[in-house]
Amino acid sequence: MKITVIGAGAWGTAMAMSAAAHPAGHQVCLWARDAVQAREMHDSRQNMRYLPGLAFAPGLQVVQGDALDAVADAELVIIGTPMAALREWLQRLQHLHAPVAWLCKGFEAGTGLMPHEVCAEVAPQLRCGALSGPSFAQEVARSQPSALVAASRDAGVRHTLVEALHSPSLRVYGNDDIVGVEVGGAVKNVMAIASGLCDGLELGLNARAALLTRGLAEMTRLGVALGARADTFMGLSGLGDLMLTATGDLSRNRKVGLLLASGMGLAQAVESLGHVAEGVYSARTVLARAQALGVDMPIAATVVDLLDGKVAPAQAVHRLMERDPKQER
Ligand SMILES: NC(=O)C1=CN([C@@H]2O[C@H](COP(=O)(O)OP(=O)(O)OC[C@H]3O[C@@H](n4cnc5c(N)ncnc54)[C@H](O)[C@@H]3O)[C@@H](O)[C@H]2O)C=CC1
Ligand SMILES: O=C(CO)COP(=O)(O)O
Repeated sequence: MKITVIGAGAWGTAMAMSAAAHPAGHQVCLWARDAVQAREMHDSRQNMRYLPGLAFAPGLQVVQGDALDAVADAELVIIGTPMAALREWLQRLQHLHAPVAWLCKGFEAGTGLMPHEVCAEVAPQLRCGALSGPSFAQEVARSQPSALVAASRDAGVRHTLVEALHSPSLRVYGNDDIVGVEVGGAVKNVMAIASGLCDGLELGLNARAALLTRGLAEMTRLGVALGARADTFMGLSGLGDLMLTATGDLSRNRKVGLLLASGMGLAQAVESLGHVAEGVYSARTVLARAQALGVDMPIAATVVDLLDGKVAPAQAVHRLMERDPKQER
C-alpha cells in the first residue's frame, strides 16, 4: 500500500517508521514542511530532531515540496500535525478519494470542535477517521509492543487503517465511536497535566489514583453528554491513554504539570518541551463544551485556572479537596 504521512514531528515520524517496517512492505512517504529538516532526515535516515538514533526502514522516503504531489497516488493519508494545523490540512486534502486519518488529540482552540467535527465543517465528503490510544512515539518507533484504536463511522476506513498498520508489534483495533475516542484523547491530556502537578507536589500515590479515577469519571460524563458510548472510556483511548499519559514520564502534558509544580511559569514550561503539549491548548475548550452541556468537570476547571495563573499549584489541590462530599458517580 502507498501511504503518505503529513508532518514529521515525533508522532508522524513514528507512525511512518512503523508503517514502513510493516511485513506487507508498504511504500511510505513522510512529508516535512521544513526543507532543512527534510534534507537532514533524507541524508541521515533518522529524525534527529524528534527521534534521534532510531533508523528508518528502507521503505520510508522523506519528501518535501508540494504536499498535494505527495498525496496524489496515496492509498492512505495520515495527518501527523498538532490539532492547530488540522483544519488547514483537511481543507487542502478535501478532494482526496483515499481515506485520511489524523493523529492529533485535542479540541480545536477557539471553536471547541472535535477533530471529526472540524472535518465535517471543511471536508464533509472526505472518508476519514482518527488514530488514537496509548502510544508514546519513541516506543512505537522502536517497534515496542503497542495498541491503537482506529476510529471512524465508515467501516471501509477502519478496515484500511487496520490493514495498513496492524503488525506484529502494533495491534490496531477498530471502533465506530469516534466521539468517544476523540473525547478520550483530548481529556486525558488535561488530566495528565493535573497528574504531573499532583506528583510534582509529592502528594502521594493515593492522591494520584483518586485524581485519575475522578478524571476518568469527568471524561466519561463529557463524552456521554456529547453522544459517546460509556464503554469506549474503558478502552484504549480512554482509560488506556489516561493511564499511560498521566503516569508515564515520556508524556509532555505530564511534564507541564511537573514543571508548574516546581514553580516554573507556563510559557517557560511549554518552551522547554520542544514538542506540542495539546492539553495546554485544549483545556479551555474542553471545559467550555462541558459547561455548555451542564457537565461538571472540577479537575479540568482547576487545570484551566492553573494554566490561566488564577490559582497557584498548591491551592489547586486544596480547592479540589475542599469540595462538598458527594455520591460516587
Ligand atoms: N508524540 C506522541 O507520543 C504522540 C502524539 N500524539 C499527538 O500527535 C500530534 C502531533 O504530536 P507530535 O508529533 O508529538 O508533536 P511534535 O511537537 O513532536 O511535532 C509537531 C510537528 O508538526 C509540524 N507542524 C506543525 N504545524 C504544521 C503545519 N501547519 N503543517 C505541517 N506540519 C506542521 C511541526 O513542524 C512538527 O514537525 C499531537 O496532537 C499529539 O497530541 C498522539 C499520540 C502520541
Ligand atoms: O498521546 C500520547 C500518548 O498516547 C502522548 O502524550 P503527550 O502528548 O502528553 O506526550
